[in-house]
Amino acid sequence: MTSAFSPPPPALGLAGFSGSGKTTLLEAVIAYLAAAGWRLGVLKASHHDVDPDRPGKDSYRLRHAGAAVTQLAGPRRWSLFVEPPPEESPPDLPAALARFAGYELDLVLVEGYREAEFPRIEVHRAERGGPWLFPDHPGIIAVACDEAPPAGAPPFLALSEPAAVAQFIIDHYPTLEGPMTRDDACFQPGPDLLPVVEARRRILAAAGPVTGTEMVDLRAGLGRVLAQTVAAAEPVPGFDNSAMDGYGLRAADAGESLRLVGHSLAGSPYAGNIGPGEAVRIMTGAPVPEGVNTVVMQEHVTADETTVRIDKQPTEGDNIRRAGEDLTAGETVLEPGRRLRPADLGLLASVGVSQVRVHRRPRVAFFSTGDELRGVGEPLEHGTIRDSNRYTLHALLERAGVEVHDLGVVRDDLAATETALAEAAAMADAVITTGGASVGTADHIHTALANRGEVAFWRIAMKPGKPLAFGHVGDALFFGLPGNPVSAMATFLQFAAPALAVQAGEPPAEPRTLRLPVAEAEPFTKAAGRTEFQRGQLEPTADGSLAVRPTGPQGSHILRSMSLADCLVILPAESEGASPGELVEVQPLTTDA
Ligand SMILES: Nc1nc2c(c(=O)[nH]1)N[C@H]1C(S)=C(S)[C@@H](COP(=O)(O)OP(=O)(O)OC[C@H]3O[C@@H](n4cnc5c(N)ncnc54)[C@H](O)[C@@H]3O)O[C@H]1N2
Ligand code: MOO
Repeated sequence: MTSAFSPPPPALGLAGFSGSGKTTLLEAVIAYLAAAGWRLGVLKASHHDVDPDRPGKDSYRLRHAGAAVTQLAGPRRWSLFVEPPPEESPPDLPAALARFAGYELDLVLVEGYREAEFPRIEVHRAERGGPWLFPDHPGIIAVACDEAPPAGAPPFLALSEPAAVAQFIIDHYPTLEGPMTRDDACFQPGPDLLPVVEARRRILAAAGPVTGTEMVDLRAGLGRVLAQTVAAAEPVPGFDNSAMDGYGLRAADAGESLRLVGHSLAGSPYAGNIGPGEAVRIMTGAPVPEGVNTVVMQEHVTADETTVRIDKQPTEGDNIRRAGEDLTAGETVLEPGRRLRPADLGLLASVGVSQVRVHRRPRVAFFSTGDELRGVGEPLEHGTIRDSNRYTLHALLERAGVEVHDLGVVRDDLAATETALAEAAAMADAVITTGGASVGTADHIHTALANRGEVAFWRIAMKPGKPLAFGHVGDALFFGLPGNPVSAMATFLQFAAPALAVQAGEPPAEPRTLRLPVAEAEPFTKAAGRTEFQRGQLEPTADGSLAVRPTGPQGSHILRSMSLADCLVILPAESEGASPGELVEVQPLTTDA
């Protein structure tokens, strides 16, 4: 896959004084470019004696014992620590870039190397001050700043709009291709069918976080997106403590009969020092007294009121949970952009944080369109149907953690549609409709959108969910989802949900997928053409792993098979189905913790 002989990728730098927000900008830009499918490298120059490894880790010990090159090889990630001879001078930019050769990167983003001549974006923050760099640095191709740059500056980008900076980079390297072209290389969808990844790239590039944050109590934090960095004020655990109910002693004394000198309980520590030949009764979570270097669980001990005999030789450090083993004081616990989960709330509590600053929830207004729609309690005349989308969308939005505004059903009427759109856009950060996204629909949906916003009608190379309208109505993002119930859900999950996550403050991301085999005797059938999102069900296999099978008929009007599904199975455009045992891409539908 990689070849050391391929040339190093192009480099683009960020130049600016410390405190100008380079890293924050870079972080967001990387997320946008990665979501657009770019494979990126990052080069960060440091004048410090960098060591990302931590004392106590095996790799750290082995390197410090004298290894010149240490590879840490994990299943998902690997790293190489190289200790050049002390006399070797630090690499210049070309030498540092050469190390990226062979990783098939599209671009390396560089922080540092101020003296080198290469294309850079200047980052300037008014509050930070300092001179503008572009007059003296010919390589600067744009300035990202929060004040108007002086005359003669290269193109101006808003510092607060990383999506625009990412788009500038994309436009600046027209010959680089994202994965859209790579993944779908064998499938040319035609001039008017947009691949799913490209549609999502455009949507994510248009979405940005909503403004406004609030402090919430921990209990109200579930599903909210953190707007601050939380660092541990204190180490966790705060003291060395026992992992077992048993006896604390010195490991070297284990052969003798030991004198029991006291108790250390959780919440009621033993105050004294344990000397040679002594032992202390200790419970799980209790502080380890001075002098104790091992804890033996009580099952391996013969004891009475006064003496203790150890049945099996212990090792120093056994059953002792060290102070700071979970978190050291000052360590970052959670970063901005994190959607809080149950374990996060416990983690925050463990470091004594009772309130956190989170992003305001995005407000999302939605309505269904169509004269044929009736509410669940209404009588059905011939030709009318129940408005099921109203319920699936409401639930999807609740799951997405947004503030939901249900505007009901809007009849096929131009004035009503325009009024509903204007009302929705005035109250919301995003507006979602279902129905009227396709070609044969009543014209006034198109007319209303054209009158009230900037909306493009796309045809996506996916099934279900071919027609999709996307754009802006006022300041709100607009998603016009197809009316068919499963198509509405599928397009919500592929396009609206990732954009709402960005509005909520999360970094842009592709939906998570995994690869699983197709279950015995349960093939997926499909014709070559569009990428299909088929409804699947996970099932345990004989060997204890998981396989996936279809849930039944796949028509875009058949909600029952969606209700049975716990995942979507993504079959690529060119695929003609998948046989039992074949690995397929699976997008899980629910997460519990
Ligand atoms: N000539 C063509 N016809 C259609 C095409 C096409 O490319 N050329 N695309 C088909 C595809 S694919 C889809 S998906 C649908 C999308 O249609 P619209 O988004 O315009 O939606 P409607 O026509 O209003 O409704 C479609 C279908 O869904 C039912 N529906 C609508 N709203 C709801 C709701 N709230 N709850 C439950 N069901 C709803 C509606 O009754 C229709 O049966 O277009 C195809 N046609
Ligand atoms: O793509 Mo439509 O969404 O097949 O039903």
